[in-house]
Amino acid sequence: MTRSIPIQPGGATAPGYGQALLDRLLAGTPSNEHPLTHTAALPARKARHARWPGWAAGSVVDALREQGVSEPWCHQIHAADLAVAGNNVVVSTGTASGKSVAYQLPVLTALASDPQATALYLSPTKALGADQLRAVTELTGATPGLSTVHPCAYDGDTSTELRRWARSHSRWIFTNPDMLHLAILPGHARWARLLRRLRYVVIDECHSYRGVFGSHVALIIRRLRRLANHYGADPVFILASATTADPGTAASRLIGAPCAEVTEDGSPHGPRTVALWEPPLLREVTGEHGAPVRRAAGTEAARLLADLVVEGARTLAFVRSRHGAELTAMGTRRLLAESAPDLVDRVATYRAGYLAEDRRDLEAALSDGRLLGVASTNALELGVDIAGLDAVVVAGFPGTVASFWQQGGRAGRRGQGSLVVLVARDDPLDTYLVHHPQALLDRPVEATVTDPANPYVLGPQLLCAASELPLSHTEVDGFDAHDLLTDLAKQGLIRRRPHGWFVTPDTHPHAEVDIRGGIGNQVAIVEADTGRMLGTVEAGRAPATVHPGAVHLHQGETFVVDELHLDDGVALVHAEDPEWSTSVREVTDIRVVAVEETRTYGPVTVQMAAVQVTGQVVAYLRRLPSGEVLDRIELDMPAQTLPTRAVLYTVTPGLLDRIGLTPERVPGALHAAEHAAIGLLPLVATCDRGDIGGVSTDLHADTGLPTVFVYDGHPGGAGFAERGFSRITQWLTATRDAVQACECIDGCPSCVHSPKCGNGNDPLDKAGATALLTAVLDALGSQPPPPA
Ligand SMILES: Nc1ncnc2c1ncn2[C@@H]1O[C@H](COP(=O)(O)OP(=O)(O)OP(=O)(O)O)[C@@H](O)[C@H]1O
Repeated sequence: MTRSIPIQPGGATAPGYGQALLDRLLAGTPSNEHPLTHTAALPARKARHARWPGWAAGSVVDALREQGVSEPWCHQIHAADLAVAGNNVVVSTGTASGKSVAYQLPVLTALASDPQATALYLSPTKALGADQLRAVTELTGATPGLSTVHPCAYDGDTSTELRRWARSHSRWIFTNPDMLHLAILPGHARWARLLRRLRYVVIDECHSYRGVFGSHVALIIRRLRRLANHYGADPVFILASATTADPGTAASRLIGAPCAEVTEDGSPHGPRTVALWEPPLLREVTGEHGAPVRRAAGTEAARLLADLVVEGARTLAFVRSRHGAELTAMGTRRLLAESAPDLVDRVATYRAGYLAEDRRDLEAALSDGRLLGVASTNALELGVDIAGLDAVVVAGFPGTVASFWQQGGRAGRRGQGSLVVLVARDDPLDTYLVHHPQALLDRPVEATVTDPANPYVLGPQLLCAASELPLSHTEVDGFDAHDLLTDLAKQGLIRRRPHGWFVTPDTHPHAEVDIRGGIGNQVAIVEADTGRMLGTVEAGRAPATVHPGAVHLHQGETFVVDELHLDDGVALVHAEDPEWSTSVREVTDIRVVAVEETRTYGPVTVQMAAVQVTGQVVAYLRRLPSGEVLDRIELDMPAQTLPTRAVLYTVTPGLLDRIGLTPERVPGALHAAEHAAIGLLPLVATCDRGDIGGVSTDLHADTGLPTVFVYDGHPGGAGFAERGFSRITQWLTATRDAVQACECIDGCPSCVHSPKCGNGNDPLDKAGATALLTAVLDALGSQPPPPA
């Protein structure tokens, strides 16, 4: 069924072109399929301008004008004003809303007015940093008075010579958290010039610092702040973020200091039609236990892309993997070969790799119409300057509402309207979203989650901090880390002295902390033929992700694992692109170590707890893109233990009895409710379902009751379970609604099946899960909400 969201009063109402494109897609849909679940007509937004502020250096204003920024938008000046007044600020506005100007103006003004002043720019990817550096170099080149800024990259590709030069001369360094951690902070004495006069630190795309990586970055930034303070500086932080819930709170947690937020977007965009699209369940293919499966999002996207190209609409389709993007482009070309052969060559795949030249070629080809359709991996999402497309097809929800808009927001800078289509994958979160458009179109509920207090992150980071500069007792109190350091002292890594904590002479912690790889021991993923190291994975997660036979994706390229040597910490792979993907089957046991917080709502109790999870990978499945399971291959992997944190709820047998769940149905109901809850946690926390796990049981030894657990899949936790705990009602309501919205009868991958269930998705009781979740929500709702 289709429901239209009313056009907001007062907005310009010309969905015209977007709606016409959508009509075209519907016309091409077989008459027995009804994939459109919702359409929304988002009105055009007029630009809201502000004056150039009096404090801004005239030469910088002139240079920005020269680059096309004739009149700034209000959010740019609001954020810049706050920063100039000495406030840390995060600007969290839409895609292509000109967030760069919000920091370029104050930073360049400071560098123009104080010839000694310096600044740092941090981005999550080298490519984005390179793009921003290019823009700033153009600005400083064109601005009299800024010739001594010498903006310069300092990353893994920078030569030794240039590094030395940058340390001595550059006043604006473009780097990333990895380099800050490994090079700049440990060698701070050599960076004294930069640190002493550090006026601003810019953190771009700060919403991408989440989970364990985000927790590491949060502590690296605290290390930067203490060293800057040590040299006498107190820099102001300017952060740029995609739109997320609570950007100010997330930014404050990231930098460890109060941070104002600017969220009102003054940039214009044309009217947009947003369509939510759910491919049909297929008759000819079935998954596990004969469950129905939907047509794959990538296959559906190929058809939509072909139709849009035929209409002459410049369209970008985002697909989750490189292989998927290639399949989608191939499918599109195949369809065009039948209907419009002259258009076949106007469709391309965008390959990951983040090369600036590739991106610029693609941008140019799309904007001058040489290309009409491009299928891309999500790799294109961050920081690419393509706006003004006619249509964007998002094949599979990209994980966060922020990412969805980062992709969808590329459509329609021009006046005539545009179309964004979200094609649901076979997954509970996608099901939920295509049936609950407000979760996408209103302010997102997901917040960027980090947990800088995780002892597995904090411990190594404090060792790094102490080796840079001994930690004072006051600092240790501030981190609430006395016990943690005492433990590290017992291991001989650090010593307590009257004036603070000093690392022991043999402690060289930096290289051992892999800020992107996770926590603890790492397994290196190595291409056997070439010896090329592709990346690392936490040892604890290796059996589930790089077991022999696993299909491993690396920056959109596909590899197959040949051997896993846990003792040597290495997984050997070879490049191969099989048509299937793999997912493991894992059996899991969970023990409550300590209950941290309890809330009781009559027959339902919700807790946050430290837990010990023991998991063993027992097999893996090979699955075709259609969802069809080819086979199950047994594996013999050692059990792994994971100390982490979990949110759990218990229900009394009396409640289950009252809602008619007989004892034999209870395990299936709990199990189905657990799977769906794992699928929906990303709606309230910025996690991937692979970051979390769950266990359910009709009688748990530690609680003595039927219990559902959802835990963080990283040692010490990453803050996701905690977010579930604090948003339990919102989360479980979405979970129940997703299960209810799915039209299958007994459960399928769109609702209660989990791709990595150790018990092969058995037993599962979909109706029982709905009844259970409704009863739990009734209990939660019948009690006054606990204090925040
Ligand atoms: N006030 C303005 N008036 C007109 N054009 C502007 C203005 N401010 C910025 N722009 C242009 O808008 C485009 C997008 O700017 P920018 O890349 O800074 O956006 P962004 O918000 O950082 O985008 P993303 O969402 O990709 O991070 C650039 O081409 C920039 O020159």
